[in-house]
Amino acid sequence: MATHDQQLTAPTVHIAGLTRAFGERAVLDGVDLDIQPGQFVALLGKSGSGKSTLLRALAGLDHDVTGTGVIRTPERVSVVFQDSRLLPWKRILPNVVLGVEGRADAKAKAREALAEVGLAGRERAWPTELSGGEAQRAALARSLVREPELLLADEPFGALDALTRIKMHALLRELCERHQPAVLLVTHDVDEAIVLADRILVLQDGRIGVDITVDLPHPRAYGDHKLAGYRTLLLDALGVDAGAQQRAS
Ligand SMILES: Nc1ncnc2c1ncn2[C@@H]1O[C@H](COP(=O)(O)OP(=O)(O)OP(=O)(O)O)[C@@H](O)[C@H]1O
Repeated sequence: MATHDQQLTAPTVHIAGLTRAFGERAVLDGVDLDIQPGQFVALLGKSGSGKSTLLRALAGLDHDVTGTGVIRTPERVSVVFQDSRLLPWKRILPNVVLGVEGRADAKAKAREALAEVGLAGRERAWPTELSGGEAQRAALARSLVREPELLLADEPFGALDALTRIKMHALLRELCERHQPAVLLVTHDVDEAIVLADRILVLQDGRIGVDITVDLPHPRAYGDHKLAGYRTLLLDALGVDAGAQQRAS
């Protein structure tokens, strides 16, 4: 039987020997990964390396793929995508209520969540009346209102302009520090990963090829020179020539 200590430190996510293939094409080829409670993990990898495939496996949304391996996830998991996936026929409040449907205090919780993401007063708006950034705020409210133990985010800021993205980074960090879910953030943006995550993984040849801890206090500023070493390491792992990038910018 597990001791109390072992139960306290049980990982939120446990993946062992995970494989996934589309037809003949192997995408994940033996992924092993534990994510601890409250840990903020970013997942990088070249385009097509299998980041979304891994996230969908954790979300249980991978019906069109074959594979083997062990996946253990907690009971309460929320997922956010690049588009908000708000239901266009519902106003914002009922969209957020969907995250806690059936609870007696669902409406009150949804109002609270909207206030937390800066959308107090917009409860009766239709999704089409929101900007891209506001819609993603509503999506975050819908996913966090149920107090997930695990938040899976697939390029949630990929469609936003640079300034809105930076504001959303600060909001996501603040929300995660308050609610403490474990997070797996799929991103192609190295700086986003370094600014937000406690730990960064790079998917290479179907496995976790790089697994580093980002040992810097929050909040982290994009221009901070302490980020440079991490950036060089990660760009190198992604096969990008950091020097050429700097010369071009
Ligand atoms: N439904 C599918 N049917 C067939 N092949 C698929 C399917 N979904 C993904 N793939 C293939 O699996 C590989 C991994 O895709 P995935 O979307 O996981 O990569 P990714 O790392 O998230 O890429 P990107 O950064 O471009 O979003 C790609 O070659 C892709 O074409």
